[in-house]
Amino acid sequence: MPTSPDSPLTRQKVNLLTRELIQCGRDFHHRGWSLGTSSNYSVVLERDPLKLLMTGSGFDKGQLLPEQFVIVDEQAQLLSPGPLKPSAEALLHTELAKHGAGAVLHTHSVPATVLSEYFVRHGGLRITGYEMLKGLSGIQTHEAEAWIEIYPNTQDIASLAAEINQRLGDRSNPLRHGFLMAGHGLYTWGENIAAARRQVEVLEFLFEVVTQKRLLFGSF
Ligand SMILES: CSC[C@@H](O)[C@@H](O)C(=O)COP(=O)(O)O
Ligand SMILES: [Zn+2]
Repeated sequence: MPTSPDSPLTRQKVNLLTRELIQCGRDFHHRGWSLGTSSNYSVVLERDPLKLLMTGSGFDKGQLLPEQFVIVDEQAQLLSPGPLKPSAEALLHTELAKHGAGAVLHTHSVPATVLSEYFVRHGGLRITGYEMLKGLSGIQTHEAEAWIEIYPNTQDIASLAAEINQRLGDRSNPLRHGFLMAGHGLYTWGENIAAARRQVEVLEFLFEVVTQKRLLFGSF
């Protein structure tokens, strides 16, 4: 279990949050959303200064162990001792946490991969008319429209993090709900792990509905 020597964090808090993220990995693996080493998860441990508990890079998310987590600062620099590297996409987590997310979850489902590959040409995916939309934070009616932005999968995480920072700070039309990386997967977040899990479950449900609709009716 990683702990920072100068941190007032209690081992108990780290243990509890680690267990919750391990359970996310098991559940998401079971659902086919976090197969193999895909996905990464984080939760805010402290706000000031920012400290995140995060999955280390390259581990099987269906079988995470407590010693496969790291603690990073707001620049995604490692605070915990040991040889582990933070997730390759750690800067996306820190950017989202700086804008208020309490937990960030990234998944790699088949529908998210296929839809994001197709809809990246439109810059995003518009979803409306489904009751399940009300499961997303801040949505009260099925008639609401969720716009899930899609970014090319450039592998340049620092540039994407800067773009996400700009979109989250856009006062007139901020990024909401989550975003997709084309041919890659979903990033979403919530005030805590439970809230972020709900976002994953609702969005992954909606992605499946949209792909099934295409298969059955030949249209999105
Ligand atoms: C199948 S690995 C995919 C990775 O490149 C990445 O996208 C991912 O989700 C996991 O990377 P990680 O560095 O383990 O956090
Ligand atoms: Zn990924």
